[in-house]
Amino acid sequence: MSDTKSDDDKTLSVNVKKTLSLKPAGVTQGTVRQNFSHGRTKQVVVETKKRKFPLPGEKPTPAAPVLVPKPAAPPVVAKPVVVEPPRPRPAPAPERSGVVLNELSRDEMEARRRALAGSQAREAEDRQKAAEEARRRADEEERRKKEREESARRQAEEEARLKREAEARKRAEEDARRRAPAATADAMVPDEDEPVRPRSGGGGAGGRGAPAALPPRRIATPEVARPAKGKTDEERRRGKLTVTAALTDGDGRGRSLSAMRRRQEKFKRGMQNEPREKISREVTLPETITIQDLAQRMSERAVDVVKYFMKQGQMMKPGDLIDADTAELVATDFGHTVKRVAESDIEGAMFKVEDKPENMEPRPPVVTIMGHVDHGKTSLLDAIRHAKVAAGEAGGITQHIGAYQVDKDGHLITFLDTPGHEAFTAMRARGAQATDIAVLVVAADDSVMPQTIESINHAKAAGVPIIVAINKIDKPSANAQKVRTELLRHEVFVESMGGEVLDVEVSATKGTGIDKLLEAIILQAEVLDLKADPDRTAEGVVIEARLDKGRGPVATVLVQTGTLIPGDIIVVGNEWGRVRALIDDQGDSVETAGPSMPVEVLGLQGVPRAGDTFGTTETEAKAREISEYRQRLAREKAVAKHAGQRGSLEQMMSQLQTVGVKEFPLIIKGDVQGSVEAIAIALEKLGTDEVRARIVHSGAGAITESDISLAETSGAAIIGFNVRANPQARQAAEQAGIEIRYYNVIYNLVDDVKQAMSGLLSPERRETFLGNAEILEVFDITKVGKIAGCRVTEGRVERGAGVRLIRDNVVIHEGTLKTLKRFKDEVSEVPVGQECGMAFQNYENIQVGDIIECFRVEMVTRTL
Ligand SMILES: Nc1nc2c(ncn2[C@@H]2O[C@H](COP(=O)(O)OP(=O)(O)OP(=O)(O)O)[C@@H](O)[C@H]2O)c(=O)[nH]1
Repeated sequence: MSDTKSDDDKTLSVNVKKTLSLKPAGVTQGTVRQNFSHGRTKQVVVETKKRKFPLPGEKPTPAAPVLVPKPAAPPVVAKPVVVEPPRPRPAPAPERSGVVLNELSRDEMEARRRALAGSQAREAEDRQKAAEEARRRADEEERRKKEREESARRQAEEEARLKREAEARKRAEEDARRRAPAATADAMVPDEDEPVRPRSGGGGAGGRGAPAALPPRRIATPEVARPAKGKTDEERRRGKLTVTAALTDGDGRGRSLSAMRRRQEKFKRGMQNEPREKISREVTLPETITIQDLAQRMSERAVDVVKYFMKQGQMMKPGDLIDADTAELVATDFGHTVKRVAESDIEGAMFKVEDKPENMEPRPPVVTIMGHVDHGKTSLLDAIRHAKVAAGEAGGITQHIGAYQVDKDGHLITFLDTPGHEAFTAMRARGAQATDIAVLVVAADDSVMPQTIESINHAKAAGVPIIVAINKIDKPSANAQKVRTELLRHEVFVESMGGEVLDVEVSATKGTGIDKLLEAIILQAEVLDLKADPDRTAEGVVIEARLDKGRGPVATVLVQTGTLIPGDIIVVGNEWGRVRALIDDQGDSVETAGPSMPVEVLGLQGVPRAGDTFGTTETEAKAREISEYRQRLAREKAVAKHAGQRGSLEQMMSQLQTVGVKEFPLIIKGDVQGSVEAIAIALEKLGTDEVRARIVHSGAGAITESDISLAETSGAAIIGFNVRANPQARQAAEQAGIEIRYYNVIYNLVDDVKQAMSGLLSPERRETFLGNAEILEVFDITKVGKIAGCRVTEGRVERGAGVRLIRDNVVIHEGTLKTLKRFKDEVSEVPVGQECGMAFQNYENIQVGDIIECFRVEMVTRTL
């Protein structure tokens, strides 16, 4: 659109295109060319009247047609000023066409006023935009300048770094040349060494040798140089878009800048870290530690520790366990000091509580009843307690240790009922350790038996005095004297034989002699002068432990010193717990358990093992710490033991020897820890050089899904002793096709396993001698080969049997017969004294005078 305006505002002008009119003062006239589509244009006359705007109180002049105040608009904002004016022009009524009147209609005036206001607002807006644009450009310019400077600085830095790196490398090479023979170990791990090498030589490079650690290819990173290089300011101003610009402009610019900053910071960090002084630390070392853990404690890289071992000629992995001595060597060589911790350090003063002499009080004796199977231990205890314990037991065997207290004329006696089966040897030994007096039950009709001797040895080893109870004295075949004499042979000298060992003749079933036995126990206890301090924290031993469905882990403990009360925090073996309740042997809840008292303890976090000792701690945190430490120790010991087995050649040899051994993997779950241990021992005894039971896992409690999955992976059979599988485990076992066998009598269990294991034994090769034949003549027959003409000198020879060729009493061949003929006929057997023709399968080196031994081989299935 074009815009033409007359120069003179006040003159009367005539124009062909314009109308003739008198122009009032203050009115300017001009023409405006309107463009239409298809190139058509039209000129319109535009009049502008300067108008006086009324002040707020003034009455506005109606006849003031104003169109444009003709502002000195900046060149860039030419567009909106004239858009509006043509609009009112075409609008006037036809009778006014071409004439501009002084008096404009109200509508026209209104329209013009609006147009004016609009254009003013736009003008202001445009001015603001222009100012903003100018500011933005200035900022842009400033930023680019900074970028250029930064880029130049970085380039300088890079060059300097390159130079330093070259120097460092040169130095390192010189070093390497100098130390060439010692560099073998480094050469084994070249990748790891790469960044390390400049570190050693970088200290002298003006103190800023750090970036040398970067590989050279990273130096000329294009993203740094790009923004400054490819674009001039001129291009930018023109908005020319190049690929480089597109990559780096806009958001990309911001990213590259921050990336640059990050890199810079990284470099700075590197500079600070590289020449850092090595810090010597005090490394706390437990009995065993993994390489990873050791590296962490030394603040070294695990790979460096592995390298250290490599240099020593040992291939190790970060996860490998090493013992404290090795760890100490490593730590010292790495320049650290070492602090060894022992279990006692962690456990602190838990078991160091001393008994106070002034508090010592007499305590009941703890008695263990020992003896051979079926000599009447349970019956005797039953008689003592007047309770029928033996009758209720499955299979009539005592399955686990029970503990009871009896009162004899105001004297308490604690009995540990140790089972008599040979499988319980270990438990019995443990029982003896917690025991003050051992009652050795010997059946008068059976006298001294193997387990009687074993019991004597255990009691002697534990330094426990023995009282002999000669049982079943009611039986007609009873011979008490024989028992006494036989005991002499095992160095048990009873009183009547001139010794000091008390002996009492009893009958458990008839109840005779029981009182005398109890009196003997009290007498013995007096001699022993048993005392304990009840006014201190409790310590004791676990007699048995199990997982009770309703009550959780339950441990029967024997308090040996101090007094245990509910609320005590105890550590039991690897487990800990706060005593929730104490239950005595009658099943009653008790408030205290003093010395020599057996109680069931509820509130433990896990099931301890029979024989574990317990002690009291002040806080739960301490108890937890000790328990966690013990558990970790147990785990590490197990792993270290395993790792050790791999290590030495000797062990490897023995492993090789055992490769031929067939194993019968088993998972055993029992109602109480004691039974499980007993079963494990019984099964271990079944093992031979060829086949043995391997107990993959054992424990007290129900058979669970985890047992099934373990059985699946290890191929083990599952045995439940007085426990059942939970429904989930049953389902899992069905799906996996794993058989679970349940037992409540140990004998049956052991028998079954024995049979199953027998199946694994390779059948025995049994050879039967049949007879001998002597070669009298050798015939060489074409197409057939050599035939031996023999006479059977002993027994008989059979076709299909095994044969050995013996020359001068030396077996020179063993094989089978090809033919056995008598007068051209194939026969199955030739008896002694007769002659026959024999030929060997694939063997012809036969001579006159050789002996042919004939034998039969049978494969016999073996049993354990
Ligand atoms: N006649 C007679 N029989 C007895 C006497 N004491 C025990 N018996 C019997 O001997 C058998 C074994 O008795 P237990 O008390 O179960 O023997 P145990 O030594 O506890 O046996 P295990 O628990 O298997 O070690 C039972 O049949 C008893 O009835 C006794 O004094 N006289």
